[in-house]
Amino acid sequence: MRAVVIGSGAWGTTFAQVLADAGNDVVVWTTQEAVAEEINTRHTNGRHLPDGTVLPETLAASTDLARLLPTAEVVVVALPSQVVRDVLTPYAGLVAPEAVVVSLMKGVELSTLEVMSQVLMEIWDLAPERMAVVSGPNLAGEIARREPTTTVVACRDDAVAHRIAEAIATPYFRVFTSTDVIGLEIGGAVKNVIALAVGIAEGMGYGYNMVASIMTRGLSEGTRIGLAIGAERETFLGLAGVGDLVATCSSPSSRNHRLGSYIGKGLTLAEAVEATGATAEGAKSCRPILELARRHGVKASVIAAVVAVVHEGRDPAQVVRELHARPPRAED
Ligand SMILES: NC(=O)c1ccc[n+]([C@@H]2O[C@H](COP(=O)([O-])OP(=O)(O)OC[C@H]3O[C@@H](n4cnc5c(N)ncnc54)[C@H](O)[C@@H]3O)[C@@H](O)[C@H]2O)c1
Ligand SMILES: O=P(O)(O)OC[C@H](O)CO
Repeated sequence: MRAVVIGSGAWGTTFAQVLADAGNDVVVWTTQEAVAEEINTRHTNGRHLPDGTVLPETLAASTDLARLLPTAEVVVVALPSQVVRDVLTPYAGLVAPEAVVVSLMKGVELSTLEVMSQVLMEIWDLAPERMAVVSGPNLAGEIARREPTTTVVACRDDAVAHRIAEAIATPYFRVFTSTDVIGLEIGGAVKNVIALAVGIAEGMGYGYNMVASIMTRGLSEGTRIGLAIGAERETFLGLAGVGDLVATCSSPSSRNHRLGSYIGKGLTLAEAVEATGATAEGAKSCRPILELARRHGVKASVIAAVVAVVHEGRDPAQVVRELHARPPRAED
């Protein structure tokens, strides 16, 4: 298939490699001439991929999205969630009518509380049958090194999910399918917030009991938010739920996990963002996710604690004391 990948960061470039390795004709769109030249001539992306990553020679890069879009059969989007609407609205009308759009993003829009499939369907006037999402335990660095990985592709139309799954399958990338688009997206967005919480706890010096408690309660919160907006429970027990939560909360290479640990060690949010140096969606998405929970009457104490520490300047030790001082209740 002819594919364009919008975004030349860690995941966009790595996913482009997967597409190229799977035999597709792929171009990565970047706004940076130097990055396009590096990918086209040296077959590397030194700013975002691990040392030694050599991209397929068939993988091209370009700064001209308006030229690429009309002929692309698959349009993959891998930008920071908060910029998607502004960056991509001007391209409405250029996506081919039969093209499938695939979101790789794990964030919730601050201004609308929408997940990225909703934003893309809105700005590009797409039917749900043309909108797919990919999510799972997918740390880009490991996939760039072509280490065995599993993922899930979801689309309302099961046949389209299968078509995309076949197009991205490689010997190191095993793909499952789903029709639970919103479940995949909420699973991915909430796990970023939970990884922040785990990082904060680790940065404060807490151990495995605390980490396991945050992950488990966080999974419960994400599941209940998802169920409230139409997701399926099974999704949260699968690769895009527990799978991604475990990968992100365990790996020191997760940007959300790292950002959290800097904050737990006492850095301000601005300092932690600077030290992380790449997109950590949870930092911005925690507030719209908490708002989503509140609107649907879902209790989300871990997510609220992250918002309090990250955005309201609360002392994390005091926030933990308050969480633990609450009366016992039934586990949900
Ligand atoms: N990195 C991973 O391991 C991974 C895995 C799965 C999902 N994701 C998700 O994929 C999405 C993208 O993450 P990433 O890892 O590629 O991020 P990144 O920080 O590595 O790269 C972001 C890219 O977006 C570009 N960009 C930023 N603002 C832009 C703008 N206004 N216009 C055009 N380009 C702009 C940057 O130049 C950069 O190339 C996020 O939602 C993330 O949660 C990441
Ligand atoms: O590095 P992070 O924290 O953005 O996590 C990357 C992926 O979402 C893991 O699946």
